[in-house]
Amino acid sequence: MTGDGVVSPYVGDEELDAEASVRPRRLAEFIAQHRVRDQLELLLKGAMGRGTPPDHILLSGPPGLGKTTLANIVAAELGTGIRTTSGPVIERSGDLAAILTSLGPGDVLFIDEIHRIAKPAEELLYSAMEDFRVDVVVGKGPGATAIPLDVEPFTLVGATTRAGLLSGPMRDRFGFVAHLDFYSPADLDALLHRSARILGVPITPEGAVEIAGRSRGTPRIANRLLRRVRDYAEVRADGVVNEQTAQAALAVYDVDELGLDRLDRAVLRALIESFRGGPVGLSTLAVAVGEQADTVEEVCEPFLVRAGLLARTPRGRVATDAGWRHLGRTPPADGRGLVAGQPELFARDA
Ligand SMILES: Nc1ncnc2c1ncn2[C@@H]1O[C@H](COP(=O)(O)OP(=O)(O)OP(=O)(O)O)[C@@H](O)[C@H]1O
Repeated sequence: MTGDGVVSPYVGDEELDAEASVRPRRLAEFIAQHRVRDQLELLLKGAMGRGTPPDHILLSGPPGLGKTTLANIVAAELGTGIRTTSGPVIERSGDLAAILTSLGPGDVLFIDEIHRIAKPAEELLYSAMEDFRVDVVVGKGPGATAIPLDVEPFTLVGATTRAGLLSGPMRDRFGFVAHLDFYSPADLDALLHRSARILGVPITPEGAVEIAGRSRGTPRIANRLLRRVRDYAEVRADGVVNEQTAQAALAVYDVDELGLDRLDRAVLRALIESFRGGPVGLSTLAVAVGEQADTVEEVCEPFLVRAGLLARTPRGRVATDAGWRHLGRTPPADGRGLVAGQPELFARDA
């Protein structure tokens, strides 16, 4: 489930190059996430001072917040090579053994979506992470033999959007665990000015504020919206990203002032207009907007919940007071329009 809208946090193949051009290469260029940055700096400098690879690093957090960027930064700061792979790609433990035994001394191995690695490969990874050796099993049944192979000391950087799905033994083998949070509008504002500078796009402070507020706390979305506004500014205006061009461009893409797109608003509207604010079950809501239930659940809901417009309760989805107001409606006085953060208000009656 990926979602392909202009405010999707997932990356499309066709935009990888566009992303690469603005991707920070060093820790000093990485905007915000100050706590994680400080911790990483200490970890890397300490290890470099001792001349040993740093502890294995686990980065968790929603898509588009900078996990891949940080993994590459770790290698750049250490001055080592990096091998990149992802959990779903490693189907057999032999695949992983081949990668591990080809690493150079001190290299970084980046495994994206590490929670999706197959179990046998995960077990092989344990001994590689702990002892820098792997046992490769040759043959089957009683005649099978394990051949121990040495692995150069390396640093594993694992990234996951679902830290809760990692097994305990796996998590315990990471000496450094960092969680990336959504970015504040002020952080995204700084990020947009940096990206605009790199892309050579003139941007006004008001233009950056306008885009930052609609970027759902996510750098990937901020950079994508900047590219869309740049197109608009170049084609229909004087090439400057300002308040007017940002508003007009994002109206073309149906991204409203909170960053909701057409589907997000359709879900909220159905909830309020067809089901009087809920509670309503996910599948009923999905049918009402003509979408798959998992698209509604995985693409729309997380942001609607985070924005305080929708709440999940044991009895179904409900619109909050803020949700009603966002659509220009007055929340019902009987408590039907749930106040964000107080689900118990709604639990009593529907
Ligand atoms: N702190 C940051 N400062 C500047 N740019 C950033 C920052 N974090 C992310 N970006 C930009 O956002 C884009 C997405 O980041 P990245 O690919 O690292 O996200 P991710 O968390 O690995 O997402 P996914 O798991 O979906 O790949 C990158 O192209 C990068 O330019």
